[in-house]
Amino acid sequence: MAASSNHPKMKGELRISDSMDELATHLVEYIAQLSENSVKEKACFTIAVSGRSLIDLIGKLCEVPYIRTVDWRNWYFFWADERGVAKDHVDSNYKLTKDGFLSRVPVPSKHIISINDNISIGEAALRYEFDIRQLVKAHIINVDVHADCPKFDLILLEMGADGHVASLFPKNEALREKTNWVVYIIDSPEHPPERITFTLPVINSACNVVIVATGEDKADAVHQAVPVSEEAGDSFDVTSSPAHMVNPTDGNLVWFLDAAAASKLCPGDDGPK
Ligand SMILES: O=C1O[C@H](COP(=O)(O)O)[C@@H](O)[C@H](O)[C@H]1O
Repeated sequence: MAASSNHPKMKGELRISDSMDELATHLVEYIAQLSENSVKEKACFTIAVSGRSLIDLIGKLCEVPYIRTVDWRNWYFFWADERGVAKDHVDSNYKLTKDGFLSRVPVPSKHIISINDNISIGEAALRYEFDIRQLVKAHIINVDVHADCPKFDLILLEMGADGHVASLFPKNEALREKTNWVVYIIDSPEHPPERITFTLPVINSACNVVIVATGEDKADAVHQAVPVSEEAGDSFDVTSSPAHMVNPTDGNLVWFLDAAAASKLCPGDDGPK
């Protein structure tokens, strides 16, 4: 695996894998290590995930050694975004995660903070933020007092081919949100139109943010989001690349890419020499 973290224009660290299997191996090792550190330090691990192929990638955590070595009882589980569908709908990030991951690991059900699908999307966003605020009050989730934001131990995102992360889509109004932790949108360019999403202040307050991108169809968006090239420049409209706006204030950002997704990054920026 190649890694790059020292380019002056680079935010965060790049970890580039030759195959999906290698990427999954490195990703789950990274998550397991963060979990161990957090539990040692503060007796719990707060993790928020987004959906789609990420859930397959973290499936290795359900296997040995991790199934036996990770302190699952102290995990608190959240979603960085959810689609406006019922929890048993095929498009639901909750269903995807439950079926592919949470049903296979012993995270206590009361530590799984999911988004209510029995109320309107607006009410569900408010309720989800309220639930997160209760856990901040209970000192389960740390807080960044200056930003008035929760500090999740890990927010695990997958970038779409248009550069979206969570349900923050290019040029969408939600990218401007400064106060709320959770917002809803009704105009997602991808199906379904109604979504609930963490806002950028929450993502950028996390202790650790991981962005995963795989496949050739993500190469242009990676090139735009990861500013290692001169052409990316400082003048382009950042709202055209939500992933580019991910820049933890006081935390770590790591990109996990496969070779295809990394193929349009500048030659010479793909690893330490
Ligand atoms: O809509 C969503 O997409 C992203 C990933 O995009 P994809 O095009 O690679 O499937 C996902 O992480 C997010 O949770 C989801 O709601």
